[in-house]
Amino acid sequence: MDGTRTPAPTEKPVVLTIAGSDSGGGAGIQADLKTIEATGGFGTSAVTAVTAQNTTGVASSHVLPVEELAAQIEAVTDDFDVRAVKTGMLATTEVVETVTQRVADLSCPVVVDPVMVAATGDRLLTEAAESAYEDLLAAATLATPNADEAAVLTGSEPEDEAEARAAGQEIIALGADAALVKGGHMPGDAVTDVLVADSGTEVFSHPRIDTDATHGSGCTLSAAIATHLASGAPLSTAVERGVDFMERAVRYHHSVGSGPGAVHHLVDLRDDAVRDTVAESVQDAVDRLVAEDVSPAIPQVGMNVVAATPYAETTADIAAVEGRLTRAVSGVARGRGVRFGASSHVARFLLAAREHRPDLAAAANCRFDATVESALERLDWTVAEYDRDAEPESAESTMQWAATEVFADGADPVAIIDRGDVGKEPMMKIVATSPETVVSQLIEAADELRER
Ligand SMILES: Cc1ncc(COP(=O)(O)OP(=O)(O)O)c(N)n1
Ligand SMILES: Cc1nc(C(=O)O)sc1CCOP(=O)(O)O
Repeated sequence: MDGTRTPAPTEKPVVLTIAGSDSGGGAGIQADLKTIEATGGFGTSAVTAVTAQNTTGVASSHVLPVEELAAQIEAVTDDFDVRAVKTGMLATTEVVETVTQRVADLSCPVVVDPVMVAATGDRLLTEAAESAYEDLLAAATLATPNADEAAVLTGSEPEDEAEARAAGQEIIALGADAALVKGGHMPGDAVTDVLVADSGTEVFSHPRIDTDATHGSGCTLSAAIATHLASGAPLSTAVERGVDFMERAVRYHHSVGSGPGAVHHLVDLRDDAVRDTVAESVQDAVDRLVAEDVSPAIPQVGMNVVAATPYAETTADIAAVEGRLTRAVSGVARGRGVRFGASSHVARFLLAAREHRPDLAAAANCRFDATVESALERLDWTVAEYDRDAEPESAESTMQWAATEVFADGADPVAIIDRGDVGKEPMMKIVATSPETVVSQLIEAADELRER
């Protein structure tokens, strides 16, 4: 090898965003480009307006001459094989008309996010330009209005799912192929987005996330849908993936600025980027547990030690020991390697604990009996306990219910005791903010048990 190599060319579907610039980075062109890249596209842009904006509001806005906008669209469409377009802040009648003319010539999907007013209440579209949207809608593969925007387009504000369906039908009657009427501005514990198309209606529902940090969520959703359409996904799949992406971006928002924060467009990329490091941290933990011989702390069923990615949501995001650590004649047998998804019990316990203590990143299960209980007293650890008899029939899983029992009231235990049941070995679980801490505690417990 001479140290050089020929890089393999990568081909990503090109997506064009026609939108305004948000100096605050959470919405507009900035949100779109981050989202397009994060969802698998190559992002290009045509800037309609430059806003001086942050998390508290829009201080001023400068609309570019439409000739400059047209020149940007042409520069992109002349050179690139644009597979999808999305529109965002269009600011004035002239801009809406210019965009309408240009997208009418394109044969790719067009997602129209009819941006009118920012969440801070600042106008991003002149009132006079609202009626110009009718012609643009006629070129839209999908329009993505929120309830307020649907009210402007249809004349009445949808307040529930049935009214959202009716609003979607009206938007289709105006010429759009489909409408996704978003439920974020409608009341309720769940957010329900309604996709209306000629082929039928579909509902996408997810629990409302308790945060004001939704700045940029509309831009993010429409850019994600456009990118999935550019990749060839059918409309319903593109919407489903877009909604999932946006939900995670809101759930793990950035606390930036003095106003409500902004959505986290790169959450999945960041999570993926650290998977190897998380797996290695579990491997290091296994090496230490074997070297220090924690066999006195290993239960009959074996011990798992697990670590979560920063935005873990399922057991597939938790690295763990395949086959668990077990007791062997010579000490600790190290299982069959580290794999994401290799733990069920400890992983589910950690995931549920993180709903209350998001800083917890690692856990392990440990032997529990009278000897361990007296060792705990000497160790002076903060210990919690759950009682399996108190588990309601309606609980989905013991691990999830148990972690909620322990952590919901703000407790901060090192170890959690489960005294077991008929056919169920008593167990202790150790949780901490890192696998290193879990390992240190397991070693401490094993040493204490060995001394007796
Ligand atoms: C330049 C710019 N474009 C669009 C918006 C609106 O963003 P959106 O995600 O629709 O909603 P809010 O961020 O306003 O809640 C914007 N603010 N700036
Ligand atoms: C079988 C079992 N039950 C546990 C409990 O805490 O109730 S811990 C445990 C062993 C670890 O399981 P996994 O590899 O699925 O994480």
